[in-house]
Amino acid sequence: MVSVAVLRLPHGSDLPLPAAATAGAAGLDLPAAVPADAPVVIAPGAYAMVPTGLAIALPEGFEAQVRPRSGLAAKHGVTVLNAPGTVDADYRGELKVILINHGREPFTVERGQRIAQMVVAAVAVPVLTEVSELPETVRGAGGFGSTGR
Ligand SMILES: O=c1ccn([C@H]2C[C@H](O)[C@@H](COP(=O)(O)OP(=O)(O)OP(=O)(O)O)O2)c(=O)[nH]1
Ligand SMILES: [Mg+2]
Repeated sequence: MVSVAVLRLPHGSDLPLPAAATAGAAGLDLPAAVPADAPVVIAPGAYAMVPTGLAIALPEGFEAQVRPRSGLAAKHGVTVLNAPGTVDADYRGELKVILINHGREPFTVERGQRIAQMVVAAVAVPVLTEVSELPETVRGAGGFGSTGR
């Protein structure tokens, strides 16, 4: 368990807090805080930055990842453009979701619609040590399909 402070911003004050859809869900679904009378329409191939009406304070040593919902991807071709989005522990601004429509139809984002999910994860803080050579491995510099299909 990790405690995360959450602030509902004025334009999202009536929206539910991010919630897990089931007891074992890894992600908390994020709502769209677009105006009720002005849904956002994302044309095929276009993307939009969707507000959530939420700000959070993560404890040091944690990040939040903004991940797509598979249902939106499977049914509409809509996903998170920068997936997984990274929310830094020191970020106090509004959480936003960059949605892209890879589908063939315009996609309408309505107020309160669950558009993405937020997964909180521990992050390791790397301490870089510069060296003149790296330890050898069997793989070496092979990558990008080097092991075959
Ligand atoms: O999907 C996202 C990704 C980022 N952010 C917020 C939180 C994050 O802490 C901040 C910066 O994100 P990132 O580091 O990915 O973007 P950047 O282009 O490197 O911006 P910056 O120079 O502000 O770090 O933007 C979101 O609200 N949603
Ligand atoms: Mg950054």
